[in-house]
Amino acid sequence: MEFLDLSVRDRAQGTVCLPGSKSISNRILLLAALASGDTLVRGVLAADDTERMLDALTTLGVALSPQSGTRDILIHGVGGRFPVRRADLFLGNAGTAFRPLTAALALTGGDYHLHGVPRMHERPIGDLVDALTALGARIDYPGQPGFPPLDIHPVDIAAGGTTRVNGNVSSQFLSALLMALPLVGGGTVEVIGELISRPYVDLTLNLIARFGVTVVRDGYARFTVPAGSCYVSPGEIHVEGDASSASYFLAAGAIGGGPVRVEGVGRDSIQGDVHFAAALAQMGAQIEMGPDWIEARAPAGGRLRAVTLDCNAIPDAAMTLAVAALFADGTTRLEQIASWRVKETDRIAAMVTELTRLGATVESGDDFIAVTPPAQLTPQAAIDTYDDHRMAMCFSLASFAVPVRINDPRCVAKTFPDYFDVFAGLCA
Ligand SMILES: O=C(O)C1=C[C@@H](OP(=O)(O)O)[C@@H](O)[C@H](O)C1
Ligand SMILES: C=C(OP(=O)(O)O)C(=O)O
Repeated sequence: MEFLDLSVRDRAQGTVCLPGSKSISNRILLLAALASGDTLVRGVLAADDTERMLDALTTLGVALSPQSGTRDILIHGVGGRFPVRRADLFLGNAGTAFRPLTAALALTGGDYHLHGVPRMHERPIGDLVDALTALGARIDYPGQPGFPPLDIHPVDIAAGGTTRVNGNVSSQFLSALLMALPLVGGGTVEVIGELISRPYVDLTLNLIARFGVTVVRDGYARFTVPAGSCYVSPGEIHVEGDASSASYFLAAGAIGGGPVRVEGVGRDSIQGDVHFAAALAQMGAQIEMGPDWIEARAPAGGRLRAVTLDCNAIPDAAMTLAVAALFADGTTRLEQIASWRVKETDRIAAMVTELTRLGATVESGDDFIAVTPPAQLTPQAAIDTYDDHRMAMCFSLASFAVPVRINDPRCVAKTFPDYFDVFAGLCA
């Protein structure tokens, strides 16, 4: 297996220009493709998850013109329906491609086969399929019921339908329904139970609005896309830097002295993971923020302190806190993270195994993890990454204490292909 050895670093300082947000890129690419008119999307993330979305849109007949020498793409919107009515789409392990495309294709008619990597076929999608079926969609499971792959069949959906969706497995199901409803002229979604990962639904609503659709809502319980809604290009739209990717560098600043500045997200960000900075501040880090930048330094007293935090709203950046906990005095307890179990890997199990390998004492349950650092981290540990980009990225932080080996480092390609180069540049 390929691996990357990181030697010990005693300092982190510098500025990082963040890659584009995965969540914003894939939403905008889909909305721009479905809108009427052309959209110039600026600063699109170049990574596996966005490649899967771009490949799928191309296969579905959307014309895309990458602007040479930039990360900008001109998208020629199809005005509500994909021209290609029969297709086989490989969507890798990109939840932000798989879930929204399932909803858009199931409601607009056509024969489509959607599949991904083996792990994608273990990630649940039954709640979304049930919600779409209630609206009149016809979707089969050629493999395991409730999981990809999916076969979508053509149907005619009446406008104005109402459906219900579970909120406690993934917010992406609700986001997918909200993005697809304007394609059938509107409708209503009711959320069953507590909705997790809420800032991602806010992100969806914000971006839908940029394409001309205003959703009427009752908190996080009921959402109505008004009759007659349809997507219209805003002309040009910019993708913010990725707030989840920012977390590794901010943590590096908090652990390795700093200052480390990330550019591309800040006070004006529409991403929930920007609140990772507040969590780091609770651990004692010194944080400064501008409209589109954040800077982190170590605590005035040197060491971070342990915290107990509800991480429901920042599920991705919370992984960074689990590793930052190795540098905090006391036991850090991260709660409300049950969704970790159905992401790129079972992230609770993976965290327990790998933090333990570094000498930490780790306790876990269905929806929490508690990390107590050892007096000295175990040097030369080889960290398994489980084909999970975030495992690879957050364990790079252990190198602020000991040399560490990251197995299969290329898994970062999902959202941040040159992560380790940027990390090395920062710490040099
Ligand atoms: O909608 C989105 O862009 C995302 C929602 C979150 O997933 P869940 O809603 O499954 O927690 C997050 O973990 C994922 O990386 C991106
Ligand atoms: C959970 C993640 O990805 P996905 O969009 O595939 O759900 C993630 O990036 O941490």
